[in-house]
Amino acid sequence: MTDPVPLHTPERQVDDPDAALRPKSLREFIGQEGARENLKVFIESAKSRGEAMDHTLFFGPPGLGKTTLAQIVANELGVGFRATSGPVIAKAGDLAALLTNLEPHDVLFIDEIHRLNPVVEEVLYPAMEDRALDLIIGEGPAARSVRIDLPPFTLIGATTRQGLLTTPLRDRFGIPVRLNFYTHDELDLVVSRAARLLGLDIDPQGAREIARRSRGTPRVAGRLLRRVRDFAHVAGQGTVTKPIADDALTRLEIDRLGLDAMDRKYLAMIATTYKGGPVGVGALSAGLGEPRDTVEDVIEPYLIQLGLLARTERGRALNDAGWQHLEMEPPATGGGGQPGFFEEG
Ligand SMILES: Nc1ncnc2c1ncn2[C@@H]1O[C@H](COP(=O)(O)OP(=O)(O)OP(=O)(O)O)[C@@H](O)[C@H]1O
Ligand SMILES: [Mg+2]
Repeated sequence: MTDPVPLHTPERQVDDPDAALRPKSLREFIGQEGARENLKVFIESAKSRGEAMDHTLFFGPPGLGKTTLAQIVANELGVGFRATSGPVIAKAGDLAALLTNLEPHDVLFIDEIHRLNPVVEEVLYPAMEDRALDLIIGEGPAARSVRIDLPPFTLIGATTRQGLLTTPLRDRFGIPVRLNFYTHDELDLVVSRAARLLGLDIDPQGAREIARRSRGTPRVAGRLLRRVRDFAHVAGQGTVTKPIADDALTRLEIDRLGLDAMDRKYLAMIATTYKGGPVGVGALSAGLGEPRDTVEDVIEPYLIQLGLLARTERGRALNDAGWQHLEMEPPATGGGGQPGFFEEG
């Protein structure tokens, strides 16, 4: 079986095979300690008051568990879960239909909420703030506005970048939750748990190797584990060990930091074409033939997290660690017409 998307991208797939691996309770959910502790308090408090939980926004790079957490919150609250996504809600009427069909205290999950149509977003404001819909009925001189009361509900929004939300929308979320990349220890647990659910035998060093090369992302960990399993299977190995994992991941062109071919192409482009930068994201996106959103949401955050890349006012620039990872020397005069740039840090 082949994946319909490139193996290593943390972006979701239409038919997500990871769905079976989704933790269903906060207890099962690994990592994100701070977020988990806080959510636990808000959930318990809402339950004991018999009220809907405050509107919540999950933001962070793809594959870190935003959708999973939204489902968990609904589960833990013991309420219904309705899911939709920003681009799918085309008209104000579509949102009105969703909202008026909610049972009291339900969770309405809007994925990619930064991609809501502005007209739809306007309808969302009073819905979030006053639990009311202001709808215009009829056209021309006969048009009139009617107000419809809504049941108490919890809106959970998810976005890869909080900065893409309009301020009025962002301000209406009482509980903003940032998800961060996972540590190797946490991913170790993610890999072991997934292996157990898949009925796969893996030793601790094998799990560690996959964890180290999973880009800080549980979705990637699950995907890599499946591919390593394929290699182990074909090689007639019952247990996934470190050498087997290493061999499989190397064949998949995933390096020791967990970077894939596209990550390295991105770094190499800044190094060679732009002498280390700074360079604008538009130029990099065009050069790689990848949409700008993919560059900003998928490729860059992890390179920044690793300290290979800096996002400056004037564009992206390689850090010393970036040059080292490429096994290249920074140009003596500094990059991109900015003398002395690399002499600083
Ligand atoms: N804390 C976790 N523990 C174990 N597995 C996890 C955890 N978080 C995520 N996963 C796994 O990773 C997969 C991806 O998670 P999820 O779909 O929730 O990410 P997401 O943040 O919504 O991504 P996107 O931005 O692409 O929508 C899940 O199917 C689940 O198997
Ligand atoms: Mg999601």
